[in-house]
Amino acid sequence: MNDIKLALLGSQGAGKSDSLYHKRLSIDGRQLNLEVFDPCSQGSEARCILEEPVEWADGFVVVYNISDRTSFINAKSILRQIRETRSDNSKGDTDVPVCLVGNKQDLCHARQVREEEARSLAHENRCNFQEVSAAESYQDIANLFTQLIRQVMEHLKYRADRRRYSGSKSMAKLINNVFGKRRKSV
Ligand SMILES: Nc1nc2c(ncn2[C@@H]2O[C@H](COP(=O)(O)OP(=O)(O)OP(=O)(O)O)[C@@H](O)[C@H]2O)c(=O)[nH]1
Repeated sequence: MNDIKLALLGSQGAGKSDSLYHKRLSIDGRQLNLEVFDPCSQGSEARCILEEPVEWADGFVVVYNISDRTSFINAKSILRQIRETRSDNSKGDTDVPVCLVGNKQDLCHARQVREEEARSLAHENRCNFQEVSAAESYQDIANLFTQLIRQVMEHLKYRADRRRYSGSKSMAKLINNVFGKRRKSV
């Protein structure tokens, strides 16, 4: 059973229910234990993760509201924070899966953020981008999460492989140090 941790960042705090959701699901035949952290609410379990959601999570959904420019500026700064924290603390692990989501697409008559502008922000930050309407389409959101979870699984596998490879390299170094390198006889 794989554990997948996602953080949902950028919402503005109207939620009151528990902010750490657990769900078991199966994607591509693999059983997953999914945790989604939504820091907008005040659950006590969430508060301890709230300190460092950027380090805790394996993947991120960064949400803004297309009819609220301030929420977009906030999303921009969250993306920067994810990038900076990840590159400082995880040895260049900058490609953690992130999806930038412009919600409330149904309010396009009151749009304050152009789709192109958001797409280019996502491109700069090497993340996925999608506009959705949580009010109108549950399916789009479900697809978005499924796609992100697939990316997270690949990313975790890549990291595990890399760790195994550098582990075996250090073992080779250790053996060399203990027994010395074999030299060609002259
Ligand atoms: N029109 C519209 N309203 C939405 C949509 N998604 C959420 N809302 C409404 O926005 C309000 C806040 O929803 P929440 O899910 O609590 O969102 P939040 O993450 O706290 O974000 P904020 O809107 O910034 O408070 C609620 O009244 C929702 O019904 C959407 O796609 N379209």
